[in-house]
Amino acid sequence: MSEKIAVLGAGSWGSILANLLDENGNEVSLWSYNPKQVKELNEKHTNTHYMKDFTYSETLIAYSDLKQALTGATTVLFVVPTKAVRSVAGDVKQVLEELQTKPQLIHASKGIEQGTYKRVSEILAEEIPAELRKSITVLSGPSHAEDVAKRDITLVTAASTDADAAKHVQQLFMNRYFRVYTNSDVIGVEIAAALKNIIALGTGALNGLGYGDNAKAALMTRGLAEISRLGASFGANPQTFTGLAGVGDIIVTGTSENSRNYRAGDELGKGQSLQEVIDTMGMVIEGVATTKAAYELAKQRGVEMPITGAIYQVLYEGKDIRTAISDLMMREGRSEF
Ligand SMILES: NC(=O)C1=CN([C@@H]2O[C@H](COP(=O)(O)OP(=O)(O)OC[C@H]3O[C@@H](n4cnc5c(N)ncnc54)[C@H](OP(=O)(O)O)[C@@H]3O)[C@@H](O)[C@H]2O)C=CC1
Ligand SMILES: O=C(CO)COP(=O)(O)O
Repeated sequence: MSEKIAVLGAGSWGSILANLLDENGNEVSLWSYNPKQVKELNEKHTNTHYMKDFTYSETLIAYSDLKQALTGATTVLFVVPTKAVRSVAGDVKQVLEELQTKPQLIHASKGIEQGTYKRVSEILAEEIPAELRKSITVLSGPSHAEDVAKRDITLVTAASTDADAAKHVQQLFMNRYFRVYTNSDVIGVEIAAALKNIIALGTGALNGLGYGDNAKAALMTRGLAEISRLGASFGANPQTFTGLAGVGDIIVTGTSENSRNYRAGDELGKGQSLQEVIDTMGMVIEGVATTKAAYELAKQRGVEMPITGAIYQVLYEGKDIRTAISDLMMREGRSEF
């Protein structure tokens, strides 16, 4: 199967997914709003700021013009940070109206929108009306761009309410090192994907403070418990949280130096301020915004999320991390399930 695919967002994940789709025999256009980055990708086949020591396929073409990137595309993959999804989708809508095409949409972003608490597929559905697109599928799971760049084994899930669309996305991405499952639980996959970044900030902070494996395993397990509670309040399938988008992504993000969220937490634990961490990362740390959205959402829905609450207090209210940990530990004893 070969298609014309437009990938929107040329950061670490968008550029590596674009390269994988090119490697799978598709005609891929990679869009970035940064003309300097587009020039580097087309002339040197590198993307140094986001993916050091990686050479991209020479057949992968980058564009800074959205219309050029979208022309002829039967699939559009969004991989911009969550805070940029609505504006990019709005621009895509205008171009699709001009082009009179109706592509399927995929997204691989992990976050919840500030203020609206919308999942990324909801934002896409709002901004790009049904008459301008086909299905929407979410691609998610434990997948650091750095490992995929090395063609290391990676398993992810493609979630859509349209079973044929999920199968189609599975076929587009699958290869000898990238295995894709299908899933019908879009809500669960998106909630798990977004909220694991909060937990990775937490395990990173534990690391920075010198805590050991027990503490990190505890945080990941109880973190997943509260993520599942929020998911259940939206009707998510509980099994999703035991799968690739749930346990899988908590493990990969909550234990790895490749994770920007884990690294950010680590620096916070070592005493840097949040602003210093954001300024030095140079890439998106989705968990920072998602902590605020999830904290407010949990309050709105009456879902108990003590870890998210503690991380919110550290990030947004200046609470000392050690005090936040101690307060969590000294909560009244309770039954695990
Ligand atoms: N990296 C990974 O391994 C994985 C990432 N993800 C998810 O993918 C999404 C993208 O992450 P990732 O590629 O890592 O992020 P990066 O920070 O590496 O790259 C994001 C890209 O989007 C660009 N961008 C930022 N704002 C806008 C905007 N308003 N309009 C258009 N482009 C914009 C950035 O440009 P600039 O920097 O110049 O602002 C940059 O090129 C996130 O939601 C992340 O959680 C999911 C799985 C794995
Ligand atoms: O989602 C990811 C891996 O699955 C990447 O996580 P970070 O955004 O923390 O790097």
